Amino acid sequence: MGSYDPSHYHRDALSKLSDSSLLIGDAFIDGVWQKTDNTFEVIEPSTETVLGQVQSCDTQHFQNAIQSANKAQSEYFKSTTGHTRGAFLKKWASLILENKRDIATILSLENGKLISEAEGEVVYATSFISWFAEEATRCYGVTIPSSTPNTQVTTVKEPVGVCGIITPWNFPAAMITRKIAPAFAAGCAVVIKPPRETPYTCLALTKLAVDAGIPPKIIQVCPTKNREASLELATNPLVKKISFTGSTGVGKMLAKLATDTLKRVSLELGGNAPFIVFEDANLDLAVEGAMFCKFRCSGQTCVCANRLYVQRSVAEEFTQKLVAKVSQLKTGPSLVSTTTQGPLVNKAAVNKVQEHVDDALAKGAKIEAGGKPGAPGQGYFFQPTVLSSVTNDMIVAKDETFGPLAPVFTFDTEDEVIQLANDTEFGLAGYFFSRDINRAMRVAARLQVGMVGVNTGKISAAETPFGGVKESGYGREGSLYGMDEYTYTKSVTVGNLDI
Ligand SMILES: NC(=O)c1ccc[n+]([C@@H]2O[C@H](COP(=O)([O-])OP(=O)(O)OC[C@H]3O[C@@H](n4cnc5c(N)ncnc54)[C@H](O)[C@@H]3O)[C@@H](O)[C@H]2O)c1
Ligand SMILES: O=CCCC(=O)O
Repeated sequence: MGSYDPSHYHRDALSKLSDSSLLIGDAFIDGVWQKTDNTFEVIEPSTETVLGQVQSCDTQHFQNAIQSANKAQSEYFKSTTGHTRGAFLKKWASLILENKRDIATILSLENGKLISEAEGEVVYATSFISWFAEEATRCYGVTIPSSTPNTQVTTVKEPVGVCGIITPWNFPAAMITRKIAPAFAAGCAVVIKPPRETPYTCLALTKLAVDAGIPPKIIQVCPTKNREASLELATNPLVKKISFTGSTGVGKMLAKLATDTLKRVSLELGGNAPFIVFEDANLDLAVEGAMFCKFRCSGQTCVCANRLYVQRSVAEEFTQKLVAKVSQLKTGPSLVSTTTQGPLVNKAAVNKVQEHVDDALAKGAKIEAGGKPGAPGQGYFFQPTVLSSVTNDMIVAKDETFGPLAPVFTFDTEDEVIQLANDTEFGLAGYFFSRDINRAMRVAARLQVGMVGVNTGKISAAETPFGGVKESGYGREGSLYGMDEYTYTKSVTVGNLDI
């Protein structure tokens, strides 16, 4: 893990950008790239070295951005049609794809995900823009048969207004486009607080949005190291909606703050996904699913399998097959083409995996693969790890690890595993593998989650509603429902029509 000179590595990577103007560290407020009085460092997880300095906004910057967005929003909605807004989005999508390699390089450097995965994320992020470009033209109202004679009732969808957007570092592009594409399509303006760890991707996407013709004051970006300042998005009365993706604790805090001005709120929060392998499953398919949904982004996705439950009769065979695949993963810097598992985002993330492994070992678990962090100072690495003999008293049964740790639990009956799977305050995603159609329908119905994967670990797509139940939040992103989060329905009753 990590035998390279970080300064060369950065220089080489950044010199490979075809368009270096995409690497921007300024705030974007009132249609202007701006310096502030403060900066913060962005650290590259593969090397633990400073990638660059980004401007840090204070409360006044957030207020300026919100006021500017508020002034621009109603004009934007009045002067454009759904078709025009869709055309802006299509142009933006095509510019992002033209610059795919550059955006992916920036994303990979600041987040640590493999360059191949980063390219995949850029395509995934763009799919939301293309999807909502089409949805912009189909933001239908309805006609309602009235109970009063000579009366017509219709509905129209109107934009909610200025939206505050706060997103996490694990998908620096897709978590932002999944929110702002439907907002733009609906006719809203946005003020974005990008993640402190990965602001560069958001700033590059913003430049391309403006290049695509999206009115500059409709997108405002306030990077910051000052969390207090970003809370302006949850309290300022001009902000009508807050959309947050991140941890459950921060989501609850934002929802409480937003209550005072009765903002609309969408929350995409933490997960603790069960991944169940029944004895009638195709085990190779199950291993493939586990590899994808456990080790993608080094285990740092909200829909990652967190607890692997395998029926006792196939547990040993499944574990051996999984270990064989995990042992082939090659940990290393994210831009090196032979790497198949990148670093975690920071030291705290490595420590959390270590804590979960230590706790499990102390309570009787066995290491089947990995189990160790990388050398200090040489990148935030942790070996992809498989644990067996895992039991419910261990931290891994309750907490989201958010790292490359696959704990294998065993179970005997369907009822038992459903009870275990649902025994968590979270309810984002759940997966299971079985060849029995009756079981598939039954288990999908009984899992208390917002998204179910049956015989697949891949459940995310622009057309599929994304969101959780229980303390994983509320609201749905992507799909035919995604624009509902950024519109309200106005009814228009026309009476005394004399028809
Ligand atoms: N459900 C989903 O769609 C989804 C997607 C990605 C990540 N997540 C969840 O996000 C978590 C990991 O991301 P994270 O560590 O970036 O989460 P986080 O909650 O720490 O941070 C998310 C965002 O909130 C900001 N933030 C953090 N603390 C804040 C505070 N006190 N005041 C104001 N802003 C604050 C961060 O800077 C970041 O922009 C995991 O729990 C993961 O499951 C959920
Ligand atoms: O981390 C959460 C989002 C990942 C996804 O959209 O699949």
